[in-house]
Amino acid sequence: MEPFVYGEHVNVLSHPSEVLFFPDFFPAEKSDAYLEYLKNEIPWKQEPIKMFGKTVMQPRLTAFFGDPGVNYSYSGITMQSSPWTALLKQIREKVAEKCEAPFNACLLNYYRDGKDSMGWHRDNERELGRNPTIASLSFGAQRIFQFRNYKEKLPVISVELEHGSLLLMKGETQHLWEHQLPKLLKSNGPRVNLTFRYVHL
Ligand SMILES: O=C(O)CCC(=O)C(=O)O
Ligand SMILES: [Fe+2]
Repeated sequence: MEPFVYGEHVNVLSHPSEVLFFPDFFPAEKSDAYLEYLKNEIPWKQEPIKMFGKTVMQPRLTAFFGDPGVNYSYSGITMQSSPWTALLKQIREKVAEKCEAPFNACLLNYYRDGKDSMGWHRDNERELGRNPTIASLSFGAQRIFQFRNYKEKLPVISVELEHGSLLLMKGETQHLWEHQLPKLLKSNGPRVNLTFRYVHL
């Protein structure tokens, strides 16, 4: 399945799943400034998660921001939201406008180098609702992001997430496909990812 290019975006998965990729969502200069801010100003933490009954440290750093009272539970941990910073609020506005969807939370991931990763999963927690719209921004080192059919485990579809890009997942994507950010053999620089979500309270 070849991704289909539609002017400013690439159609990565089609109906009933819907994944759109906007490679140049933010201009390079803005993305550089955002990356510096995010690396230095976010209180990054390495959190433990439960995997197959065992507690292990996540192979990346995380943070969670959101509207008052919004919490997010996944893989056996609950993240309490910190209040939006001015810059995160500004980014949220821009993303919400493009996606024509509201977001009340943002999970941030910091991949220190190519050895940090996120394994196959779906963002299908009950509090995200049935067909969640999830908007994912990338800043810093380019990384491969992959989808595979949840039941068949095939085909695997890869997208290169570049500095300043936006990946939008909606429709039935989280039912039919899982996604991951694999480790790289060659070490590269740090990458920050912001995933905007709507958490139902
Ligand atoms: O870093 C990425 O691009 C993936 C993040 C992700 O899938 C998630 O936070 O659920
Ligand atoms: Fe995810």
